[in-house]
Amino acid sequence: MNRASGKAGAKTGPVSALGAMSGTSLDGVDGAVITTDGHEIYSFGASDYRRYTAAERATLAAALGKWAGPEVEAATQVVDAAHRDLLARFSGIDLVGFHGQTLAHAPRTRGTLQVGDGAALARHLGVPVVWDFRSADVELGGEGAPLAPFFHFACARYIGAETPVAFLNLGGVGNLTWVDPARAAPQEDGALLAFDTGPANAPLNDLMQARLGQPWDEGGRIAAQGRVEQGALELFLAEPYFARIPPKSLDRNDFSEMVALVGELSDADAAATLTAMCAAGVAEGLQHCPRPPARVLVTGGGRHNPVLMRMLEVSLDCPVAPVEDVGLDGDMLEAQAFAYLAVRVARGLPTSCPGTTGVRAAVAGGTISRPDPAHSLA
Ligand SMILES: Nc1ncnc2c1ncn2[C@@H]1O[C@H](COP(=O)(O)OP(=O)(O)OP(=O)(O)O)[C@@H](O)[C@H]1O
Ligand SMILES: CC(=O)N[C@H]1[C@@H]2OC[C@@H](O2)[C@@H](O)[C@@H]1O[C@H](C)C(=O)O
Repeated sequence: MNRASGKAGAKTGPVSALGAMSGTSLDGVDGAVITTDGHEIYSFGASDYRRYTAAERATLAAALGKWAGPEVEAATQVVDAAHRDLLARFSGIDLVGFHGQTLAHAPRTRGTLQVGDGAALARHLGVPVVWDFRSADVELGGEGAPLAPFFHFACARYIGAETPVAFLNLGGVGNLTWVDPARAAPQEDGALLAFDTGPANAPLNDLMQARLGQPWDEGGRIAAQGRVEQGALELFLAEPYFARIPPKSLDRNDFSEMVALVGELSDADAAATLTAMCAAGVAEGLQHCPRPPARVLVTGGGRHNPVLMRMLEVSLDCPVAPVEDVGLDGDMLEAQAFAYLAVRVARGLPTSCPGTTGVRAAVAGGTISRPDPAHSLA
């Protein structure tokens, strides 16, 4: 692997960065452009999406939880090909932030694995690529996740928030960032608290796939017809994860046994119960925040599920709204986050801190690969 590592660039002005994220839902790759100097968001640019085919999704799913071997190699090829395909559609880009696909995440024991070859992508695109965002954080004792919080801090400033707000991402896994926008910088003590809230859509998607052969509960239509099984919900909430003080993070399949817990229920009751588990995990998580946020701004695919949104409204003590209410794009926020983080890495700015991942000290994660040694950084 040819990793030409770069030093922090001397440049300070805004650049055009393209971020790419392949999330735990395994549905596809999001790509989005932002203009930023690594501190402020100047503007949001083009975005696009490359769906995984059913065969590609199966290859990725077969590699989940694995750290090496033929399944991981096959998954890497799928991820690389999808990114080459998607990212070649963009032009005028100074820098790429390439998250890759998480296959396994056990930060306290084995580390964290995001596959995809950033060095090859840099050569292919002719643009510097920042990748392997999570390893440095884990090496310094952090969870390696979530990493979007530093971007959420910039978003809170961008939307003009003056009091604490929370960003809630509902993908395969849920993660929440509590932001105090009055602090001078994201790494300042008390500016951020972040953690994974619990499973979001992953168990529900697995249930839908296994029982009905569909990838998710479109519009929450199945769950809307069901009743929440309180016993299963209580067993779920008894999981020690919820009492653990954040920061804390999860692997996609850490709560996959929840599908078995609702195994005896009808499709509708099982879907309603798994949806309620997602909302209940968020409600538990909010108890850990320093003070209630003015509102919870929801991003990620879960905000398209009205049953889940309604359950959140009922179980949280503060207003809940999709990020579109403040002019952000909830389908692209994670891709934008890795564009933003790439610029921070290129400029030697931290991307995580004790409040976001539990890392011992603020750290700039990420490897920088240039298309050729002479290529200058953004
Ligand atoms: N119209 C919809 N109705 C119900 N659920 C939906 C809808 N659209 C998306 N979802 C849910 O959102 C999921 C995709 O969310 P998203 O793209 O945010 O996940 P991800 O980025 O892959 O995951 P993560 O943030 O955990 O890495 C789908 O798998 C599905 O469960
Ligand atoms: C290890 C890993 O890939 N974690 C993802 C996953 O998906 C959601 C949640 O779990 C979050 O911790 C993280 O992604 C987002 C983008 C993050 O790092 O902020």
